[in-house]
Amino acid sequence: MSVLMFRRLKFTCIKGRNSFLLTEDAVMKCLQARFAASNFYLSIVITQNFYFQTNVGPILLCVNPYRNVGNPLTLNSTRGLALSQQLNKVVQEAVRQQSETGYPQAIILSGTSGSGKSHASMLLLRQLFAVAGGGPETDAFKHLAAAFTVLRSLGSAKTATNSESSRIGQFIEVQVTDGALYRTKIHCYFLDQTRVIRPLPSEKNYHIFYQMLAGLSTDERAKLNLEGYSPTNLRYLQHGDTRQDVTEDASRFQAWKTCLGVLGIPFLDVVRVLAAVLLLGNVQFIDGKGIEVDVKGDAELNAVAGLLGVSGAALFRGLTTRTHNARGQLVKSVCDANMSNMTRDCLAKALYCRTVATIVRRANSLKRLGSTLGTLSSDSNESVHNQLEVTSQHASTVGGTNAGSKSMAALNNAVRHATDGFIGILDMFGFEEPKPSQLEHLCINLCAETMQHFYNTHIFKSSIESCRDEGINCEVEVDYVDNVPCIDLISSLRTGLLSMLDGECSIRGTAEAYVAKIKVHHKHNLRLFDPKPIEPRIFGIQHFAGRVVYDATDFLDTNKDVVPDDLVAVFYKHNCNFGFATHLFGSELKALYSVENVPRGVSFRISPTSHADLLNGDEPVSTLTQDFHTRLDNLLRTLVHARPHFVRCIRSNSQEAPNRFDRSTVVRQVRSLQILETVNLMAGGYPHRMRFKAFNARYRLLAPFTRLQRTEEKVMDDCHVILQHVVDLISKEQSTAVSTSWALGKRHIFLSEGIRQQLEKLRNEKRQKSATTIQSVWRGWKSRYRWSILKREKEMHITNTQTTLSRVVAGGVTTRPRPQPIAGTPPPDPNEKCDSKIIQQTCNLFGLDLERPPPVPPSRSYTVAGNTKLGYPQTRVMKMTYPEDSSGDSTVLLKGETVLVVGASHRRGHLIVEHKHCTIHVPFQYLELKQSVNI
Ligand SMILES: Nc1ncnc2c1ncn2[C@@H]1O[C@H](COP(=O)(O)OP(=O)(O)OP(=O)(O)O)[C@@H](O)[C@H]1O
Repeated sequence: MSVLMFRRLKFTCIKGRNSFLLTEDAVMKCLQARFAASNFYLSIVITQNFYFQTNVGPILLCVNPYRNVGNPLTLNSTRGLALSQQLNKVVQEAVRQQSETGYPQAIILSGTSGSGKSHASMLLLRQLFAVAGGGPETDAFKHLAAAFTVLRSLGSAKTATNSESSRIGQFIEVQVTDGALYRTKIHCYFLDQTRVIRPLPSEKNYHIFYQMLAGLSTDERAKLNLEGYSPTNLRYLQHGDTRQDVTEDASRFQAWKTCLGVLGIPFLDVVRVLAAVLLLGNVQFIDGKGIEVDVKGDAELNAVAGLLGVSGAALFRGLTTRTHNARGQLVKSVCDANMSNMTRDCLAKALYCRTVATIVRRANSLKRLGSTLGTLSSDSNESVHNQLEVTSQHASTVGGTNAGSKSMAALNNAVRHATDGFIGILDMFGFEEPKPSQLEHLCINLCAETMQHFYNTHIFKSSIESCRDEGINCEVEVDYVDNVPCIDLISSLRTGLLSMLDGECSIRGTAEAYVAKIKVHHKHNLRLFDPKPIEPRIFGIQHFAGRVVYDATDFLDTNKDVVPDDLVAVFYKHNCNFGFATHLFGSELKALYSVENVPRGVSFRISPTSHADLLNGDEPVSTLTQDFHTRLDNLLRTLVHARPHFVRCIRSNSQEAPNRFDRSTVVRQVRSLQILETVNLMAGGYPHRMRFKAFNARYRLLAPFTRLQRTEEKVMDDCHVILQHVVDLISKEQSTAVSTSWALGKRHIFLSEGIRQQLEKLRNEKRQKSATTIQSVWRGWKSRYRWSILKREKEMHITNTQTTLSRVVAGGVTTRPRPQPIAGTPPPDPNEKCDSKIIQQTCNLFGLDLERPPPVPPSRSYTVAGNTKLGYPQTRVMKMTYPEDSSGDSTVLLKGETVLVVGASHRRGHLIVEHKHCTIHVPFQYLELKQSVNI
């Protein structure tokens, strides 16, 4: 019986007041209704009648309507698409939490292959750039978009369930500091190399490969010696593309070429390697009459050699001979056709994986945002966590002394802290069940299981366990399926399927022996089953999302993932004139040539993930599955330190048909994603918990100020007061059937999703209201203040006018106040020297003579009183005696004397007075107009 055979959950909830029967059917009806209404992004909100509005608290459901099938899914290709409000909300929330708490955030997309994870992740990333990264016109966005275009082209393939399935898992780490994007980094998980280079007849695979030769200019073709080849000749690419596909591919190819340029990666280098990979597919070794194997596709082999910058003979030798170390004696042997063909495939895989890894490293090493820190490392294959461990290991060996390593550790901690504030978007492999499944699919499904376990732990397990630990009695028991047994079966330390596979590889065993051993060892494990008819290399696993049958025929070779040193040595710089090819095997060549005797029967990993994969004796330290497992572990450690935001993706049908809601396909995913259980937990359990202090800090604004004690000791009482007040408020406003329950534990306060949503809603309302009040008070005050000034100015103006008028009427003259100097204008700097040349030029321009000062402007022939011009002569009265300190012989004008003003004096502020046949220059303020004005 399927573990996932579903039950109709009887759902009794909410403080015993109501009881509901929430069935899978209700969930399905809701999803279908919303799908029909084109609501593909759904956030489960628990509502009164329990027709949930698909908003599982902090969890978002996305249903893929397949309206965009075959989209290359790059940041640029999603540019024209409207962003859904719900996805936007996820990003806003992550950015908000990150900037408020500084805590890393992880948006985790999960769902089966084809459910739309990559599509949603591109939309999320675009939105993240819009919110915190300055939008799509920034350099950072353009670089990231270019990296995605290049990587998607190289790392997506048509599978049974998705015509553009991602074969590279991605964790996109966006460093955000103070709400602004700081730098981005892509961590890639590249697994399915076998699929990438295998011929897949009639599948639209690797359009880049297909178009590569067609897209080259005549010059480029000639340079690469490829004139004789057409894409249709290539065995790896024999598939039934339509004309439209080809046209579309051509434009994609051009975009790809441009993007390589944006990343600063030499296009021809990459094309040479990829063309070599393609042509290798047309090389076949067959057993001949002599000792050596024969080649079918001699010309292709030579073309590959030419592309890789090595001689045809050297490449042939590298592919068809092996060196063995027999107790210290080096022995050379000739491979048979089978082994030569395997080595050929190893070379194709190695070239392909290493090129992709180089591109990722290059994309990550760009200092996009003018960072002063630069990038921590360019190794794309390390997880965030591992990265820092690597740094610290390095630091401790370099530091030497204890103190030194301590200070380096402190530095590492500081760096770690500085890089802590990331927002990650995780788009890993979705569950797959191709027939038959290979080792890569076992890894992919282990990854899907691990993500499911992370979700289970975070949503169900931690909530249930913390309730138990703190003595909280929860009325709703959520019955979720724990997938730990399946993860244990695959990856437990000694007896897991992967460990046993490593064991089998180390003793150079066989697939049959391996399958027999696992069947014996896990005889009683219900997760491991024997598919009918029973075959010696076939076994089956009951995964959380379905049963998968695995064929172990290639398990051992795939797991070893090795390439012989005979082949690697071909690319040594003395034998190879193509630097990029030498660079691809750089660390291996360095290790190989550090000792004499090359080749000497050692092997290297085809797709190394770190430099630790170098030699240990004559074999690589790790295997493909060990590596994958370690990296998955590191990824989990990174995620555990982050605040997760879950986006659960569902495909609407399995034929990629637009707008078709296939109930059976959807229901299977609803079960495996445990959506019903999640809704139940959100509705009736306590899925959220907060420390008392944190709760108080966030929500105390909701309770009346005077009722709170605000002390450390009374923090629990305050929580109680706040919640009681909120519950009273809610019940007054509406009679709700939704659970608004909460409970006080020992260290935490436990909240149902209902009360959390209410608390958040009220908090938002309150803050909104407070903001409005603050704004209105401020605006009111400002207006009143301005009004009082305006009023005073108006009154002054009226008074001034009245005074002037009354003075004019009374025959007096008002003086205008002198204009005040403009505040803040600095006085001229006495030391400031003018450039004499500029002065001369300016004088010439205006026709001025520097030697002769300009004439004094003619004095005005009138004075102004009020608005009236008064011409000369004027009869004025002396206000004061002038000059006040007369020496006796000069003419003195006495106060009250009437005098005749004949004009303005050339002396500033003086008038010319004629009195008793004398002309006297009298300051303006000593004179007052007489009532009878001369005009
Ligand atoms: N919301 C959507 N609207 C329109 N089309 C979509 C949507 N989501 C996904 N698609 C389309 O559905 C197809 C599958 O989506 P996608 O490749 O994102 O799935 P996936 O879950 O990432 O699959 P895999 O795990 O195999 O990589 C793509 O062609 C994509 O363009």
